[in-house]
Amino acid sequence: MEGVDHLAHERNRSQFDVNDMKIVWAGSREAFEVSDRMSRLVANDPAFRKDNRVHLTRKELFKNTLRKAAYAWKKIIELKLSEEEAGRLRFFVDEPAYTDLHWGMFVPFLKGQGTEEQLQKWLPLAYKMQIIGCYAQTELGHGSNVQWLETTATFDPKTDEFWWPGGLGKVSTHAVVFARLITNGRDYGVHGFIVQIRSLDDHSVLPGITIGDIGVKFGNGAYNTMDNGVMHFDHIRIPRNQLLMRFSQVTREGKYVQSDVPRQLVYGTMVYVRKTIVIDASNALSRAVCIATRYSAVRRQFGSQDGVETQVINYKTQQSRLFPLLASAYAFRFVGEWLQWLYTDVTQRLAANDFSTLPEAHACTAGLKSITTAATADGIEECRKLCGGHGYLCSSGLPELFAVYVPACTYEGDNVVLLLQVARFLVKTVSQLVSGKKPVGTTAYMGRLQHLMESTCKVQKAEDWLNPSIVLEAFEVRSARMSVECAKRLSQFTNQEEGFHELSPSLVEAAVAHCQLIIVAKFIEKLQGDIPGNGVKDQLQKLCSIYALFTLHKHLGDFLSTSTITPKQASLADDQLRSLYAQVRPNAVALVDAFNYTDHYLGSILGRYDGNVYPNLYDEAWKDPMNDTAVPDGYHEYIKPLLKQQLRNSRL
Ligand SMILES: CCCCC/C=C/C(=O)SCCNC(=O)CCNC(=O)[C@H](O)C(C)(C)COP(=O)(O)OP(=O)(O)OC[C@H]1O[C@@H](n2cnc3c(N)ncnc32)[C@H](O)[C@@H]1OP(=O)(O)O
Ligand SMILES: Cc1cc2nc3c(=O)[nH]c(=O)nc-3n(C[C@H](O)[C@H](O)[C@H](O)COP(=O)(O)OP(=O)(O)OC[C@H]3O[C@@H](n4cnc5c(N)ncnc54)[C@H](O)[C@@H]3O)c2cc1C
Repeated sequence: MEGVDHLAHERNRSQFDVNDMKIVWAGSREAFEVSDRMSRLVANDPAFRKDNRVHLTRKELFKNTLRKAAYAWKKIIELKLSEEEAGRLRFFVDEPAYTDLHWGMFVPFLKGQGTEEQLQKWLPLAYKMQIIGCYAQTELGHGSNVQWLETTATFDPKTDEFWWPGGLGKVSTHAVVFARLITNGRDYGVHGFIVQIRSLDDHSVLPGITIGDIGVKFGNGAYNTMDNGVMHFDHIRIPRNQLLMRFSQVTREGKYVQSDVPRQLVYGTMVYVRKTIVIDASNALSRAVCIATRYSAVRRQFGSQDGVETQVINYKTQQSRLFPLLASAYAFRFVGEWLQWLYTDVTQRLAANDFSTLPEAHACTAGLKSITTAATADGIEECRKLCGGHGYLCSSGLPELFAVYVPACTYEGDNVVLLLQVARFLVKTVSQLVSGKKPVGTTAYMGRLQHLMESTCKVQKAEDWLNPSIVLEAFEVRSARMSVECAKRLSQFTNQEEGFHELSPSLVEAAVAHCQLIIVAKFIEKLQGDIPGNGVKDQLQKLCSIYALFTLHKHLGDFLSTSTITPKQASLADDQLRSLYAQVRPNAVALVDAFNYTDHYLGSILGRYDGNVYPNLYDEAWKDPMNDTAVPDGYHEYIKPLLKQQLRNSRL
């Protein structure tokens, strides 16, 4: 029945103030207020309708996205929205579009790499969307290996094919282009250039440039709203001052001048985007978990007591699959908040030419991007399975959420390639201990290596696993011992690069262990701070323990093979985990209500706030164009003759 809250009984059971938790999830009361207002603005405007996407052809889909993006821009201007409000509005429109790359990569690259003079020229055009930009780095033959990009930009003292860039295919008028800078016959490696690729008069592609869309991508709707493009340059010419020259210059005479900064600063935008992808992981995972949790509370199957079947959310297997994902969503939220702080700090330091935390920022953004996107992609798929058959319907919102999310494991750096970067960072940290260099930041625990190598886990009863210090030390010991073991095995190779490649699978596992430690540590740190709200901190402590103990359970091989814990202590961790699931159970629906997602944003019949699933599933089915007629197209050509023939055969 419409208007009835079929989940009221669940909401009445919760043991904390959900409105207070909404503030914690949003990060502040102000952030909550902006998000709440923007999500409702989008949800209540039919122009942002998205329930028809799966029925559109690729061209209709793309044009619909252009329409929405233009309408959103008009609303932003009309309502004089702030940068924060505009960002949240675009987030709740929930459609990959060229604007993601314009605002998410093109503008940040200009801001990070341009000189003051270049910013004064290009930023006003970009902010007013008088030009639309994309980020053209990946080529057909090279994406991960940036140093081997083949596009060249040769300085002509007298007077340069890209693949994938989002927004490039049909929309962008300009591109940040990565090319090898060659001047005076010498190759100075990859640099960033701004290149106009289309006319601002009639949008025609400029001479010497070939541009197109790379074709249909994974899944219906999903990322096909985005015009990922292909572009070929054939000896085009751009002015020297379109080399972005904040960190290196080419003089009028063609002389290359590199300021005294690490060459990796040209990768700064990738670090920035990887940081944002971690918060995006918590957004995407929380959305899937919200759908699966509400539906698990609605769905009843087997186990009937006095004629009423059991809610599937009460099955221990359902809880052991769902609640770790709920805990992960919160865990990724808080590590994402910390990563934002780290990024801001490193940016401030760079402004003062302090490059000391650049390696830490690279390792943390690379590693956390890698493990949060992998866990989120797997988690969205698990949420689909948690919803049984109905999870496979597009009206569940889960197939499209999965299809639009999974490329996050690849874009902005393939996850394995990025974990190898973390591994290099860890091996370097361990090797520097010998020379007395004190590890700082997220590797500070390595400074207590002697203790960590000799330490024994203090757990004697299940409740001991609720002690944050015991949990933290277990994760530190596991990570330190895995890194040290890798460093030891590596030292047996005369050729370190060969050893690194040979041992890379184990090095990747050590990198994962280090990054999971960071997530656990930042969740614990969050809870040591002031957490306002009735019952809120208690719930978050439970979720922190669930994240940690589920991660320990999932990587038990590491913890046992490094003798970090004993099998008995592993068994006690499982006992504690089950107890935590039982404690979270009455709060599960309220914990996902705290994400404050509108039904419009969730785009899911199964995840409706009112839990009124079945009537709406049924109604949704009839909306499918397949049901426009009772007799399907093709009956007269292919079914009727078949039936007639069979009938004749049966009378012979
Ligand atoms: C809103 C979301 C939209 C998403 C749309 C998608 C957009 C895209 O996908 S854009 C294209 C993204 N492409 C990538 O992410 C490429 C991934 N590859 C790389 O980042 C690099 O090629 C690399 C890091 C894998 C290797 O870089 P390379 O220059 O070859 O460096 P080395 O491995 O030799 O390391 C040298 C040295 O530099 C340090 N370092 C590497 N990257 C960074 C960085 N970003 N910041 C700071 N430092 C960096 C590295 O740690 C080494 O340090 P030392 O060991 O101390 O020498
Ligand atoms: C949806 C989407 C949007 C994108 N948008 C953009 C964009 O806007 N701009 C842009 O420039 N690019 C964009 N990209 C491209 C993206 O950045 C690259 O695809 C990504 O960086 C991975 O690089 P690759 O494709 O070369 O993968 P590869 O590196 O070729 O990966 C293939 C396999 O090789 C493995 N591998 C590679 N190197 C190593 C190594 N050294 N050791 C061990 N294993 C290795 C990888 O782990 C992977 O399993 C986008 C991609 C997608 C899917």
